[in-house]
Amino acid sequence: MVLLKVEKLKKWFPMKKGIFGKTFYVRAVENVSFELEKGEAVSLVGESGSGKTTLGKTILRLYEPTDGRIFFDGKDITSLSNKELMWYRRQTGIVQQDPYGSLAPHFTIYKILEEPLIIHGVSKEERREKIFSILNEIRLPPEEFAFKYPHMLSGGQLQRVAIARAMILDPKLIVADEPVSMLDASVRVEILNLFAELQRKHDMSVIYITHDLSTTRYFSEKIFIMYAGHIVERAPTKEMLNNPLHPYTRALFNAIPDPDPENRLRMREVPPGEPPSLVNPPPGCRFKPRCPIATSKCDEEPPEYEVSPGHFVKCWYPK
Ligand SMILES: Nc1ncnc2c1ncn2[C@@H]1O[C@H](COP(=O)(O)OP(=O)(O)OP(=O)(O)O)[C@@H](O)[C@H]1O
Repeated sequence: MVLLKVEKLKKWFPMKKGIFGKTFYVRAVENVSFELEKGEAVSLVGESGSGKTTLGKTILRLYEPTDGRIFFDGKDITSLSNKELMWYRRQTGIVQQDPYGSLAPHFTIYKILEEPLIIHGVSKEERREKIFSILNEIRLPPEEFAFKYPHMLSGGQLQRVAIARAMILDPKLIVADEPVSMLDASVRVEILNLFAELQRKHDMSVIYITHDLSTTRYFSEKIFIMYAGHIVERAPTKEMLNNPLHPYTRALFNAIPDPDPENRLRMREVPPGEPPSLVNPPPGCRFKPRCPIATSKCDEEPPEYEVSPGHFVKCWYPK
């Protein structure tokens, strides 16, 4: 069952040069389309500035889409009244990169988890039950942790609280934006394992945003590759690892040849050159200036070709 359907989504940020200056636009997300099944987890991979966070926040309606449509559970949520937006907030959650910045420092862990429940009118008794149950699920015993303040917890423990807060209203979709990139390497695996376990147990859909290919195996049903505001390739993980087709993905995966596709996850080398400016991106394919196989045809935006079931490549020369 399709939970989320995104059609030609676009997010441009208007910017002004000087006080009376002309408005120009940062074209952060452009013509992005995909579907996400209920309970499905996908990894959205891309270099810094490729538009991953903007895409995630636009899907959650934390940003207003500039164009395109978003459907959630069959309902068009592209433009919503405040009441409907409240409903959507309950269906979705976000885990951000920085657990120190995203949790109110003067609230106890209990209060941090209670706040969304109060906003959504959950009774006092039910709130207590839910908070204790979720603290057990994230393996922070409530007797020990409920009444502590954020500064008393480690980064890993705080990020577990952030995951609990995102999950407290039983959402169907969570966007996890680089949830472990600010944590010590030693706790990253533990947090990703726990999060993946919760995702499966609660049958949540997850969009896992990362610049680190090696961590995609935790949320690995599909991989989407983002480059300069476009999703240039998306495919089931195995297919993507065995048969990357977009020149950008190939450059990412094949920097060092290895017969074992699993090992490709460990390699990450950005092709020479720089991503284009999103204020003035090249017309057509945004990878053209760095692409070894580009032709004049690439001045036109390529369509997405479905080269095998579920494997889409946004390139004029997908083979
Ligand atoms: N609120 C904003 N106003 C103006 N420009 C923005 C805003 N948010 C993001 N951008 C720009 O949009 C582009 C995409 O940024 P975004 O944060 O979505 O990328 P990202 O892939 O998540 O990068 P990172 O991994 O560094 O967070 C960048 O050029 C960024 O400067």
